[in-house]
Amino acid sequence: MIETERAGRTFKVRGAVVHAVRDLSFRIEPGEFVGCLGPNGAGKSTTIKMLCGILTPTSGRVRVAGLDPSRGRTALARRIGVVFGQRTTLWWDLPLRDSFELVRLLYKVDRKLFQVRLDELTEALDLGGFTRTPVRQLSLGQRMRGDLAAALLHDPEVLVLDEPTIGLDVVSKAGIRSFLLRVNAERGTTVLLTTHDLGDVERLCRRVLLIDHGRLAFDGTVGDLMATAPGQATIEEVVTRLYTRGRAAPPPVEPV
Ligand SMILES: Nc1ncnc2c1ncn2[C@@H]1O[C@H](COP(=O)(O)OP(=O)(O)OP(=O)(O)O)[C@@H](O)[C@H]1O
Repeated sequence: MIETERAGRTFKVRGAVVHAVRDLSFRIEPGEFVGCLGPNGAGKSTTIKMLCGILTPTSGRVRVAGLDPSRGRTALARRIGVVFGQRTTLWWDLPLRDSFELVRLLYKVDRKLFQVRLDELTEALDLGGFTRTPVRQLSLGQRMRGDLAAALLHDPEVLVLDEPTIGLDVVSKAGIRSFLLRVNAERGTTVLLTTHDLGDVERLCRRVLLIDHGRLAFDGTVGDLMATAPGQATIEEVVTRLYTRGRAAPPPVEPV
């Protein structure tokens, strides 16, 4: 469902080439729930942006639902839902329900199907109390639930989430997590999320990809991840160990 083959992305910054992502190869099968971890600046968001077609790889190949995301961005948009936790895709000054209607028009979703889906999402995400509220007046937790609904209204096969629980309180996080598990279990939606919250990994992800210095540093189950450290280490200890081990790697910047 998601495939990268030696994918790389560079940026030119003040006379130097930054290798944000390099030689990244992995496959995610339909219905998987995968977490992507990595220290700040590791290349997670760049990877997500290549998967959504926002960025074109400068080397290698990326496929999502059989499509090249940067060439088939419109076709892919119908099959993928995307949420950036730090940036809303909703219309700031419009009530949430108007944003949803715009999503319906953009994605050309049949009105009846849209209403069924909207009712399901309103119930599952408990949106009922604030669909008439302008997005700018929503709390972060409400806004995130709105963003998730907007990303799923066209019933995509793949859901890509960049830090979906960032800034949320424990109760809001628990609500979002149980919703995501339900979407994955009931609709078979393939989910890939990036996070710095190891609670997301423990509670949601069967598989973990760890990116460090733009490269894939680990790919396996949460059990495999825990087995990389001896004894009774916590997941925080295991991940800290892997992140600090990566510090010895060369910096991803070289002169042009
Ligand atoms: N548009 C850009 N122009 C120049 N450099 C960029 C750009 N986007 C990302 N980078 C650089 O690429 C590297 C990877 O950044 P990226 O945002 O993918 O990391 P990340 O793993 O998502 O980090 P974080 O966890 O802090 O969000 C960093 O060195 C970053 O400065």
